[in-house]
Amino acid sequence: MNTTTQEEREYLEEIKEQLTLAIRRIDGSVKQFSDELREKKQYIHEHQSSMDDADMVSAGQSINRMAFTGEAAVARKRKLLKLGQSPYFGRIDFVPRGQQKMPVYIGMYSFIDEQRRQSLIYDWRAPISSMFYDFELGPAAFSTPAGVMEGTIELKRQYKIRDGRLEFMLENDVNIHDDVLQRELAKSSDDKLKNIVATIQRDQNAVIRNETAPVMVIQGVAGSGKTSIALHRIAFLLYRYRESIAAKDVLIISPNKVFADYISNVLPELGEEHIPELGMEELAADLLEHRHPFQTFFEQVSVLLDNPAPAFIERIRFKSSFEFLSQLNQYLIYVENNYFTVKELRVGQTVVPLPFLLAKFRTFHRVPLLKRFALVAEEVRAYVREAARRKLTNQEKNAIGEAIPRMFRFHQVPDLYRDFYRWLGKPELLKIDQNPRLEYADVFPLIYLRLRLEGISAYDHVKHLLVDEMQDYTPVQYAVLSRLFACRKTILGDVSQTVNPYSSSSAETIERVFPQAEIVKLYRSYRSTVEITAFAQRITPNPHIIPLERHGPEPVVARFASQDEELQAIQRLLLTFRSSGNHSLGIICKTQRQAAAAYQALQAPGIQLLTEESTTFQEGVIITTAHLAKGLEFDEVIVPFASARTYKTEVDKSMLYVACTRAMHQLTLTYSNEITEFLQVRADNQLV
Ligand SMILES: Nc1ncnc2c1ncn2[C@@H]1O[C@H](COP(=O)(O)OP(=O)(O)OP(=O)(O)O)[C@@H](O)[C@H]1O
Repeated sequence: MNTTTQEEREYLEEIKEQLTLAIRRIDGSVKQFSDELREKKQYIHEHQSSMDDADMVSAGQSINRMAFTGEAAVARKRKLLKLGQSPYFGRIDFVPRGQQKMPVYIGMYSFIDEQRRQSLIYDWRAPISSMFYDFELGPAAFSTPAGVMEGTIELKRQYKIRDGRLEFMLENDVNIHDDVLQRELAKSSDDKLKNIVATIQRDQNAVIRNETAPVMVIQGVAGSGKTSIALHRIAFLLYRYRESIAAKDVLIISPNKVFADYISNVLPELGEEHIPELGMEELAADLLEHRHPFQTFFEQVSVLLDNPAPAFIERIRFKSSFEFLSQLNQYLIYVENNYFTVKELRVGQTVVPLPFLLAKFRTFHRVPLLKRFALVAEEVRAYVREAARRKLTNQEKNAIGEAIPRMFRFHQVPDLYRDFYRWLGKPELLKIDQNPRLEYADVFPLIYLRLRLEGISAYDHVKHLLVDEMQDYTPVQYAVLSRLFACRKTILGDVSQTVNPYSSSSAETIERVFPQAEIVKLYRSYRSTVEITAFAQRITPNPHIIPLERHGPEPVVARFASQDEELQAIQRLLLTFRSSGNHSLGIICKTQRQAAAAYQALQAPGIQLLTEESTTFQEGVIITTAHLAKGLEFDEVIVPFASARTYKTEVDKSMLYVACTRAMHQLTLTYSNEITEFLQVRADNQLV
């Protein structure tokens, strides 16, 4: 079946025809739904006065049902329209052992010939489709709910169909994945991250389809597809567990709004609804009930970049350590054992025995400490009732309710947090600035205490948690996430791309908080050309990195007599960019101040300055900081001010690495005076 290109073209036309018919059928039924809905509403309107409550409820339910079915039909139509543009991208001819050959066409969504009850296109997430990613010609197998199905793949093809036209088709005798992958990666960037279903690699597929890991930690080098894989994994889990997990049950914790916008297209492209997303700081503000203003992570990093006081670094370093988390845990034990001091409690003639009070306090050890008093008070009331053989007056009940909490030394979590540092013998480690605001390093320890002492159940509904940029979160943050989200988790990042080396976490650190985690390491880098990857390696070497064999111009490092001249040269580069056919250019600075200055100096229409407040990522020229550019990518990147004065500390080095690894095809660095020591080997190529 469908052997030659001509036959494939004819088959494509046939499928498109079938899709058109299916769309027409949906149009018919959508119209029918909306007619029925209108009639139903009209009926209710006219008969309202004679309907009782039960009739109204049932009419409302039937309207909701109809609207829901109508919406589902519209969503299905959207998918079919998309399939019409590109129905499938792959095919395998699979011969199950002892059975007939079945050609399996694989596309973004499934498409079934309803009359013949036959799958014309398989969803890329279907069990059988996994073989497309996992096997070449020869023996192959896939898992079904009934067990493993073994057989042989006799043919494997890949197609590029755009706007309903077959652009090319590749046969299995070449390494099709590599060829199509190369074409995909050579393209210029879109303004948003895109789906990679047609070229998912085998190791990536294993992560996407992993169903067993309670916590999956993905440590991958820059550009290894971590974010892409994580989003495809969510799409896979939503498909695989569609009976029990819906898009609204997943939560993505993202580093900032620009990043959230950048990744926002992938799941809708894959046919899934929008996934709720929350920034780490929004989560923090929520968990602190917006009662404690705090420094943001962005501000913390800005202070670190600008000349931080050693004591500030020391506070961050300590609060990012494992030791700190265990000290917090020890303090909680100390509080449990020492801060509830039982006192004589007399109600009428009855004296409540002290051991009784203490025993009750201990009985509820599973209940967060500050929530225990009401329960103990209830027990005491029962005791007194029993002992006095009478009911208690309201006044007595209230007196008991007030007496129990008074036996505990503190009532507010912030007071306990302050006390923790006294207990530790290091009160100087807690600094509240003049505003007064908490330092960022104190935000999650305070939340952790609140979780342990008061309990928080606001996020119990989440069924899968996705955490990106894992390297930027500390053990205490993970301890909070672990207690707040009992669900499965996918956690991803790259320890080389930390923006704060004093508080960074590696996969191994995270494993200490989640001992049940499965760790996957990805070393193949897809984003940048070999030349750019090799260049970035000089800043932060990683001997394991495997750049995909794709070549482009050597990165350029250019020296200028002054910053003014640097900026003039960048002006010229902007002109070259505009006529290059590339879509995106990132000018990535170390600090927000430098970014703002460059923006001021380069004043040209269409340049966008990203700040901490920005919410969208657009195509074109963007000026930003390495911190904000983390996770994003650009066709071209310019790193201005790459001088010894700008990039000198460990934090600076991380920033420089992040900035350079954002480039897909072209990278230029400019500096005046002396070049940063992190680049010293390769100065002085000529620019423009
Ligand atoms: N299998 C693949 N097929 C096609 N493109 C891919 C594949 N894997 C990754 N890419 C591309 O590589 C680029 C980097 O992917 P992504 O941003 O997901 O990587 P990352 O590991 O999260 O990067 P970083 O940590 O550096 O921000 C994207 O353009 C993505 O489309």
